Amino acid sequence: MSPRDRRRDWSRLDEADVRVRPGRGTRPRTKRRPEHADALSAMVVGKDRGRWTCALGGDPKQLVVAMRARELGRTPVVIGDNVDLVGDTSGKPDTLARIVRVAERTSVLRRTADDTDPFERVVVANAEQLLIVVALADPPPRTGFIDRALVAAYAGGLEPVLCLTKADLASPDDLIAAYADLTLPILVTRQDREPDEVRERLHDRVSALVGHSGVGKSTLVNKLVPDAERETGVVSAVGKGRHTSVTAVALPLPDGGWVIDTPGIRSFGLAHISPDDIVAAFDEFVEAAEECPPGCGHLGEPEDPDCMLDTVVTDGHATKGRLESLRRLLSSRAGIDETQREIGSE
Ligand SMILES: Nc1nc2c(ncn2[C@@H]2O[C@H](COP(=O)(O)OP(=O)(O)OP(=O)(O)O)[C@@H](O)[C@H]2O)c(=O)[nH]1
Ligand SMILES: [Zn+2]
Repeated sequence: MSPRDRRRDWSRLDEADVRVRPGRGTRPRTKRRPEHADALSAMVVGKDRGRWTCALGGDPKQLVVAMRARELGRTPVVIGDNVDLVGDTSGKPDTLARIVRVAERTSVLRRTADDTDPFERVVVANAEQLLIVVALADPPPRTGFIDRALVAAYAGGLEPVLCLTKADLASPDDLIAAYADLTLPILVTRQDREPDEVRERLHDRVSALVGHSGVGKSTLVNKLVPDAERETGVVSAVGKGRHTSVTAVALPLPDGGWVIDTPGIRSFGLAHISPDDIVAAFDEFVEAAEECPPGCGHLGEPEDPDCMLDTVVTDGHATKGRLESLRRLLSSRAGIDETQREIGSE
């Protein structure tokens, strides 16, 4: 079963899928505690000041508000997490359930540390796709942002999808050409057309959306989720100060699936990603990378002159463009310190 199938199949969420992380100084509890035998599975769709909104069985109509059970220790609970709930799961006003378990994640999207929080944190769990929303103009596209988002997606286990907005203002051809070798889906949208291709892509799946302020993300989300009422046309959240923490929220698509809007992500947590984590998303290079010298960054000359990835191209198993694209992503990770500074000063 693929992780995607397994996660969709709520009834199979048994002990083997559940990892209970040990809190500080406690031993991992691997046995299902009998008093929680009646726990219900739910997906976390919202988070606000110590309260988590959860959709029972992934059903957007069965919402329950929950708090963390003490036994959860410090295990973080984020949007997209699959949790087990006990207590009052009726979902009636003023009732509160308790989250007693968090299932092992099939994917993670991290944001970088910032002034308000010195740690990289997972902000979205279990999303199948990352929709990277970039405007073709106003604001102009920045490949640095796209590349870092791609690295975060590949390393976090999300399938990246590039969504180019405002096609009425500029042609998408250059960007499509620049990313052709990555063979990722590229969708082009404009405000005066229905985003049918995007709808099709997101149908029945859990997708996280990222994008800089002003790219038209809210405009898109409002079309996809008519009840979402995401605020549009706001120049930027920066005006409210960098200390406004805006958390992610999962919105149900009318025909099934969820979009997770992530206003809080300004840049991606790439600090703990290794070159091999990125190469792992490029099947045809994985074997050759195992032959590389220890600690190889896979960048080729001059940084990694003994890198074996070039042999995949000379043997005809990958195109030169494909390797160049992979290496551009690898170097975007390598330059992380500088790019963080660039983003932080925006
Ligand atoms: N020309 C053109 N303008 C668009 C398009 N999509 C959105 N806009 C405009 O771009 C501006 C920003 O759109 P939003 O949807 O608010 O952008 P956002 O990415 O959600 O930005 P924040 O709200 O700051 O997070 C608004 O004035 C929109 O009307 C498009 O396809 N073409
Ligand atoms: Zn190498």
